[in-house]
Amino acid sequence: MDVQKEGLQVLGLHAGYGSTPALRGVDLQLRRGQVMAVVGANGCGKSTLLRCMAGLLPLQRGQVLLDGEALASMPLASRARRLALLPQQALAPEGLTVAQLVAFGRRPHQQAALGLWQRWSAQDEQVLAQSLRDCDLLDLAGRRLDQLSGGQRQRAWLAMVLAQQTPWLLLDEPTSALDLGHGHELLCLVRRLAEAGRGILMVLHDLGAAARHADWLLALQDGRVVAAGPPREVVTPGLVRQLYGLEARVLATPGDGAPLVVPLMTAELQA
Ligand SMILES: Nc1ncnc2c1ncn2[C@@H]1O[C@H](COP(=O)(O)OP(=O)(O)OP(=O)(O)O)[C@@H](O)[C@H]1O
Repeated sequence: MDVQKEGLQVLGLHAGYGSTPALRGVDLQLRRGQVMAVVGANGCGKSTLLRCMAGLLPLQRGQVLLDGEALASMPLASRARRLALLPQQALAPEGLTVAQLVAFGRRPHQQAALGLWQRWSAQDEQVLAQSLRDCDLLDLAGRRLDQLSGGQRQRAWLAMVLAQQTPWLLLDEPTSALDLGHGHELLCLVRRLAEAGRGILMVLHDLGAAARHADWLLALQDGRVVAAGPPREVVTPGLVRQLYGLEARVLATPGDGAPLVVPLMTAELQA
């Protein structure tokens, strides 16, 4: 494989909604084993980027390539075996249980090459159980989604994405509804998945968590990439000011030295 073409690539991407431009020339390259975090203010284009990369929103210009092959030209089932998206908000049919939702993640694997559906296999059962376990859902497997808390529901959708067993994962704010413990567990799971060879791109609002758990940070502003690189090089008070209009200190996290963003309080600003 040509190293220039390896991985999931976005080249000169422009996209938007009608006459509203949302992305204006975005480039990135995600490699196997890498965790990339996309950060930026509300409305800067993060979800739009993920939607384009998952093939859910047409590109106005540019390309999304998987190992050099245009994603748009891949058959849907083949794409679904290679790339999975956890959307920011997802709706499930009423009455669906957690286990039923997670089982949907096996659908792309059950479709055989000739378009015939294979039976639910022992491997499907094993992946289902592992995905439920990874998301701490074994006790909730039989519960209806519409009777869960927001965080439990978010973990169920994540388990469905994991059950897809794709080499590439796009996670849109996967920790937004999770408590501190489950959020941390999830980010550690993401790291383990990357170590096993997956490539993961996730949107995070918590710049400190992004800096600690990602190898590469991509900062968007008004649909453009304004910074990209290892978190220790990219996260500065200047970037925080540029992205969020906020004055902050950037400290080193005790132990691993990852950048820790501490916004200044009003009294500190006035001092
Ligand atoms: N369905 C839509 N129709 C029209 N405009 C949209 C639509 N979805 C998003 N937009 C606009 O596109 C721009 C980018 O939105 P996007 O959802 O990608 O932002 P985001 O960075 O993910 O924001 P957030 O942090 O709030 O989730 C915003 O200006 C938004 O208002």
